[in-house]
Amino acid sequence: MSSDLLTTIKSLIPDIPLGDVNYLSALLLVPVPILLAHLIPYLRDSYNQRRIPGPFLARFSDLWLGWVASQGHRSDVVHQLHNKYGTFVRLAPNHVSIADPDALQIVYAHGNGSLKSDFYDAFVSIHRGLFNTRDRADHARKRKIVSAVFSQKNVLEFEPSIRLYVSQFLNQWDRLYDKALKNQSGDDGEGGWFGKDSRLWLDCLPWYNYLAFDVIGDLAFGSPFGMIINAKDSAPVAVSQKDVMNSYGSKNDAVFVHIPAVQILNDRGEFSASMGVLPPSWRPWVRMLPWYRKGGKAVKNLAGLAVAAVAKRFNSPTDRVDLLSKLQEGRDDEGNLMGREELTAEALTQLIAGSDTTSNSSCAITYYLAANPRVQEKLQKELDDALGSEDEYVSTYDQVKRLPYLEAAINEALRLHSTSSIGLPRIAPEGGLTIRGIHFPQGAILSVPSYTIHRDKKVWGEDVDAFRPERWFERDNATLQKGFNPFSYGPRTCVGRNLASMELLIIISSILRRYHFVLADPAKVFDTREGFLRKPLECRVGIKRRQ
Ligand code: HEM
Repeated sequence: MSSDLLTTIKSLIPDIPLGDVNYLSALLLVPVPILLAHLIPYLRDSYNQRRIPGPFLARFSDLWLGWVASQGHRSDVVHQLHNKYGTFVRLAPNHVSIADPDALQIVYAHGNGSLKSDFYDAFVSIHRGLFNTRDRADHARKRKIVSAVFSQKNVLEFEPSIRLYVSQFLNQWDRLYDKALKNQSGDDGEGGWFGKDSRLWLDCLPWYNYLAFDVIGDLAFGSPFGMIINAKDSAPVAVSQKDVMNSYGSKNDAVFVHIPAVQILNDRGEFSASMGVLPPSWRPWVRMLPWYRKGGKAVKNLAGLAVAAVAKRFNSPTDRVDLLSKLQEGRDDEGNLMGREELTAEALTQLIAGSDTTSNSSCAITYYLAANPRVQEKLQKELDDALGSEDEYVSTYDQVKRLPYLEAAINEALRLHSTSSIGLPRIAPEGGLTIRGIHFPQGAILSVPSYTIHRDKKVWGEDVDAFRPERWFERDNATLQKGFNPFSYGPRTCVGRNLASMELLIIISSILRRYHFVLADPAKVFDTREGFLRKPLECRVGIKRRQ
């Protein structure tokens, strides 16, 4: 700052003597560098964003987006801003949100060279896994190994595990239902309630969480957490790596605590997603705030799950077919296997990326089917016609992989709910990116919000807010696919998509064949809270057995 400017600023501050030092003047000077630090980048406009409209504060500071993210409804807020300002909205001094399906092909495409932004650093707990690896070469190496693990051929080998836990899930619901039917009324003592319309009334969200965690616990960690059987959000974790080594070296030393893994993942998504939008230099300070400190500790505990599972697998090899064994066998181009640290990070990544994504999506699909009886009945008819009166009510993938209405109903719910709804931030590569005639130079942060893209009337029609699977048969499929982004796009697209699709088909078809759903309170909005994912808060339904 020039000395002239400093003198002018000083002259504006009242000179109130406080002993030898003029404390007040010094204090009043503090905001000046902060103001300048925000004003200068705005005036300089290195990323060509000054002309992009958006909230006033977002032009100067990341705090606006940090605040919005911490409130849990980022996608709704950004959507309203797009309705107000149009295709381009400035979300932060260097971050533009672009609500245009064509921009997906530009911002996220293969070969354009854009990388994940430092937003993803806030998601690193022990080591970087596939999801939060930002370096291109590191990512390409990991991706090669992991995508082979998720090939359709491999994923088919995981089907028996999925069917096993869907069967456990339905056995538990049958047990609760029978118990409630016998007692005819009153609290079933396990969170459900039997009554009106001879239905069992329960919140299906925790059950979908138990199911998704048990499936992924089995596949990625070698054994389920036992959440379905225990009807509880509780996973056993060794308290430190030392204890893990001891515990698997000599069984008697095992020291385990039980942690609420679902709750921890929810908290982690929220604090990482709101921390990630702040500048990296602020994060160590923000981490000291009680909420973030608690979240950080919880994530370390969660990492203990992966450490323990991988340690166990190294100490007692097995011929079991699961994600962990496939990851263990995977080799990079040089023929190298993953080391223990890298394997642990990948197992943890599969747990984090493959659990609540599936459970929240299953819950949202159930909600939309319960809220739309016509669609539910049409889907149940398709399932009955295709599967007949088979006693085994857990579907096989083969039975349900080509049922058009089932697929359309799942896609329609994924569109409307948008489990991954925020614009995933990418850095414009060397040479920049040009979108609708606006050039964004190298270094500009760009994102395309799936929630808004999924409500684009040009793609989906005028009734975008209606749950209507029929639209998937009425409109041009290529246009729909271009605007449908539940699993993202390009080199960072969901690597577990084959597994996720198989899980959703088996879960939804099996449960819908067995039970009929109604909403407990049809007038109530489907409440959500968003961290990295858009998560339902609950889904209270009345279930009645169909067969
Ligand atoms: C309905 C369920 C799912 C949805 C909606 C979903 C969605 C997504 C999305 C949108 C991304 C891109 C994230 C980003 O770029 O920031 C992603 C990445 C990823 N997903 Fe999924 N996912 C689902 C299930 C799964 C499952 C079952 C697994 C594995 C068990 C998985 C593993 C991953 C991994 C490892 C990545 C990072 C890929 C990379 O960066 O190369 N996901 N997922």
